[in-house]
Amino acid sequence: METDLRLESSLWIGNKRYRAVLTGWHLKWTEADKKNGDKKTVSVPVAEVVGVENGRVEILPQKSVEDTDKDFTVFYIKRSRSRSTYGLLWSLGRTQFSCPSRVLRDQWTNHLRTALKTHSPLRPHRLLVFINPFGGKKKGREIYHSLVAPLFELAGISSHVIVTERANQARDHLLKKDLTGFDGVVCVGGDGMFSEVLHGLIGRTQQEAGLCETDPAVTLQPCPLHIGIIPAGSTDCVCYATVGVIDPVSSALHIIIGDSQPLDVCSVHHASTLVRYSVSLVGYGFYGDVLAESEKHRWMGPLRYDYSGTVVYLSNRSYAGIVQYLPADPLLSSPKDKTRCLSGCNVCSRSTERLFPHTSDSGSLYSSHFSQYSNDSEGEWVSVEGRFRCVSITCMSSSCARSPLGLSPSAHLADGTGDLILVWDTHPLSFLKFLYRHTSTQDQFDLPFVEVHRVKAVRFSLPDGREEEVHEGIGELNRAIEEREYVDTVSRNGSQQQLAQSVVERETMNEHKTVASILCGLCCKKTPAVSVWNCDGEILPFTEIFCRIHGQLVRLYARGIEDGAAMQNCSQESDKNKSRCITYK
Ligand SMILES: Nc1ncnc2c1ncn2[C@@H]1O[C@H](COP(=O)(O)OP(=O)(O)OP(=O)(O)O)[C@@H](O)[C@H]1O
Ligand SMILES: CCCCCCCCCCCCC/C=C/[C@@H](O)[C@H](CO)NC(C)=O
Ligand SMILES: [Ca+2]
Repeated sequence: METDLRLESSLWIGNKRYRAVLTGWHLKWTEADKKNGDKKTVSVPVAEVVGVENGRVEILPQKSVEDTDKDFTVFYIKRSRSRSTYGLLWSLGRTQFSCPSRVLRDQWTNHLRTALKTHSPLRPHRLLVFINPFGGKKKGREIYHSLVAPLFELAGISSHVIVTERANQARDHLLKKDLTGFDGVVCVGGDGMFSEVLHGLIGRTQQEAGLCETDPAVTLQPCPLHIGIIPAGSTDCVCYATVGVIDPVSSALHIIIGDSQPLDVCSVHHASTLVRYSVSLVGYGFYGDVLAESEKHRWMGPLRYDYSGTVVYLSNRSYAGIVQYLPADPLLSSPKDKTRCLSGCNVCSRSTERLFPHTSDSGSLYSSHFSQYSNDSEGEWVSVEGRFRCVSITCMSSSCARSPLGLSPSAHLADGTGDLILVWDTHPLSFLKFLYRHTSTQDQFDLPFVEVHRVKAVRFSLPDGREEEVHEGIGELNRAIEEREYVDTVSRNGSQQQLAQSVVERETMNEHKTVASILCGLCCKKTPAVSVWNCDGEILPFTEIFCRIHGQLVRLYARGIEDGAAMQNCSQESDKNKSRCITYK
């Protein structure tokens, strides 16, 4: 009961006296010795209190404790506008209070800790953390240990940390090892690392539910464990689109307070084989070619995408294809309705009732996952054929540093649909205009050669069924890339002699031949017959695919992009004493 937790007293901050009040939901403190009009009140939701420590304590950049028996320190979420993104930066606010007695100090710390337990039941207590030491600028370990671990310790979260030694180690661990006792999984890396955790958790959940992922029509079981992302990659698109900023401290704080953001997932099948899952981009043509080209320049780090984008753009390619799609209900929303999917999004929350109509708590993860297709007619498939610059399917906006509003600015994180973007073959300068509009707020869909549709499923095929011709080549490409990973692994784990041998054997014999022969169009300006699919930064081994959106299949420790503009309204006149009230939502 809220009244049981109420506590009120005078407290000092420095040499100033404040009137402090703890209700079940808020901790407030107001300057005591000022006229009403000038009083400043700070109000912090209990749900956004990160921790309470005895004494005068600092946490970042290093922990320091001045252990006194009449002082205590409250740590909480502090918001600020980010100069470069639409979202709000979260940082660790800290206020050191002094009490007239140790008894009162202990009363405050005990009441606050009890309120935290009562009003934040979804907070994680034990996390499984995977760090990719090679993603992005290779700073994953440093980021985690210097910025994130101290916050987890402050919040009383215990972590089991695994620094990966090879690609797919995180995925394999989640598919096979005992996950008992973990409340969530955290990946320190970029979109590829998130994708590993996504595949591991979805696969494990379906295994345990006795469901067959290879069936394109299967209704998948939502994953019970939340996923947290600490951004340490190159694109970090998933983090950007679900938190709004690329900032390890902000992401760590969303994890600590147990935020929960459902996320749509796109399954990709070829024939009756599950190829991959995607939450961001399944892209053919330009985005696929950019990824394929960038694989040869990993040593460039994040810059590899800028360089490869230029190379691919100048190669001026388009590809023939047949695109079939199943439109979503146009009455619910549209990719051109100018809505933005922000924290507390109405479109997504209304979708929860539609996606999970038989659950008492519509957000409950443990409900039986109701088929998203059994209670609505499938609808009519639409088919188009022609030459495309790019074909993209995205479950979300796919906003990122390069494209702040994203591939589809009005796409929604958790509405059970994806957006299909068709860019028909066009003059190079028109295509450049399309690309450039991604970097600004201009509407990239307001061009005659661009179509966008909100869909539930998409099928892509080649005219006159040339799948087999290219399948062999793409498979060789992937073997070359995997062998590249082999070379990387040997270079880390093997002897110099092994490395020299593996480099000679592979670089000259396989890679140059295979990559060049498959992607000759990228190097020699000839147009290859087909592109490759970019699936959240991984190249798919097939060209003809079937994509299907599974609504709210996973949950992230996030709350969507907080609207920075709303923050200006957070300091408001309070009703009673007309003092300035700074309320953190
Ligand atoms: N120890 C490791 N050695 C080699 N590769 C790894 C290791 N751990 C993970 N990987 C692989 O590295 C790939 C890239 O990692 P990650 O996505 O974190 O960085 P990135 O590609 O720079 O970022 P982004 O995907 O956001 O552009 C992932 O696909 C992952 O499977
Ligand atoms: C002349 C200016 C041209 C600017 C071109 C801007 C287009 C940027 C579009 C970026 C889309 C990124 C979508 C996200 C994809 C991720 O899933 C994937 C993995 O991180 N990243 C990439 C680069 O494929
Ligand atoms: Ca969606």
